[in-house]
Amino acid sequence: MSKVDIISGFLGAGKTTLIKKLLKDSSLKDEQVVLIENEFGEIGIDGGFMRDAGIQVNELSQGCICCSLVGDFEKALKQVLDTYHPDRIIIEPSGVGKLSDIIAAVKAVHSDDIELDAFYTVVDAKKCKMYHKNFGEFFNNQIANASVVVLSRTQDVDEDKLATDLDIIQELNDHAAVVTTPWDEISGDAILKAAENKESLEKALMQATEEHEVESHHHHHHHHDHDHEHEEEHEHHHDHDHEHEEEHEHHHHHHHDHDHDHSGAALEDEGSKAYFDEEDLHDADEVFNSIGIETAHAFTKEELESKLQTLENDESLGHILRSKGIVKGAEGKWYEFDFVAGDYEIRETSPDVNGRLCVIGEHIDVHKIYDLMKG
Ligand SMILES: Nc1nc2c(ncn2[C@@H]2O[C@H](COP(=O)(O)OP(=O)(O)OP(=O)(O)O)[C@@H](O)[C@H]2O)c(=O)[nH]1
Repeated sequence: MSKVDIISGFLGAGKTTLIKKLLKDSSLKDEQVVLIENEFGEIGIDGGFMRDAGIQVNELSQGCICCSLVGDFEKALKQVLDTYHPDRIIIEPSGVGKLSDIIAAVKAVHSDDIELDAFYTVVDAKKCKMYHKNFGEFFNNQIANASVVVLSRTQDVDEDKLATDLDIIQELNDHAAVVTTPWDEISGDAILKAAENKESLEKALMQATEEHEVESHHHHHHHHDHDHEHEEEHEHHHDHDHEHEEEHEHHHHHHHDHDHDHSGAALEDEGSKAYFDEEDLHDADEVFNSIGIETAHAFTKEELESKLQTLENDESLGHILRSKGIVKGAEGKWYEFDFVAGDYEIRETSPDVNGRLCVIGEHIDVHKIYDLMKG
């Protein structure tokens, strides 16, 4: 019997960081764990990091496990069960997957070999209010269907902001346990314990089933109306006003039915290559799109920093929500970087087989982003 946990959360919320913490710093370190990962970007970035930690990683890309990849997902889950008989399977959906649909996809596998254990949703304490306003249903669905909500970066917010976050969470979900302690201050076991509440799991299961049924009826049209306001949340780099006020009604939906071959369009230059989904770009109603870039360029740290600042400040590139990658640095170094809606971090790392990165956002200009990021 394998336990199955789902660890969801919006783009850059801290899903991978939480999984790493649990694998290192809780009883999970003594279990055989397999990770099934579904990244929204075209190029898998996290898989490599996780494999370094000795974990079996099964990456599903080029689609979304809550719709076009449902069949692949079922196959992947069965294959993982047959091949490894692991103690635990952790599913990390893409940041824009709907948790209720992922839960339904796991339930649809109908295997006696699995036991649903917990549905985590990681919520960035700094961005909770802004994402709740801007991305309505994508964000809310993850919270509403969780059996446990784990707030990340709570060390970076004051009490008032934390209280506002808790109000938002509790209004969407009154049964989930909520973890608010900064992760450096608690053990992974304390987080597992908070997730152990079977009653909240049952309520979450019921909720997800209801939502999924309603959703299926509407055939995956994820519309939501809201005014699109961006709070200024970042402490550094700039003070340009990033407010997107929109007079007209804003209809969004994540293009969730991509059954086509996702290899999409490609751009190519000497030493670099880009992948993106051409169809996404033609759909004006699209919310999120992404580009994956492979590049052999050696970046200096300053150069990388300046490019990440441009990603944030140059509005003609679109609204960038997430970027991450691993690239060659000057002088034989390698850098790994993370960009989450304006906050970025660059770390030195060990060499990899190639330099690659992805950029995800709303209505992004992939050609301009390619020119900027390829080096
Ligand atoms: N200080 C701090 N940093 C965090 C915390 N959670 C996440 N981060 C940082 O935020 C960045 C993104 O974290 P990830 O764990 O990669 O987020 P993710 O949800 O897996 O991202 P995607 O899968 O790309 O959507 C990384 O730089 C992390 O180090 C936290 O609680 N505290």
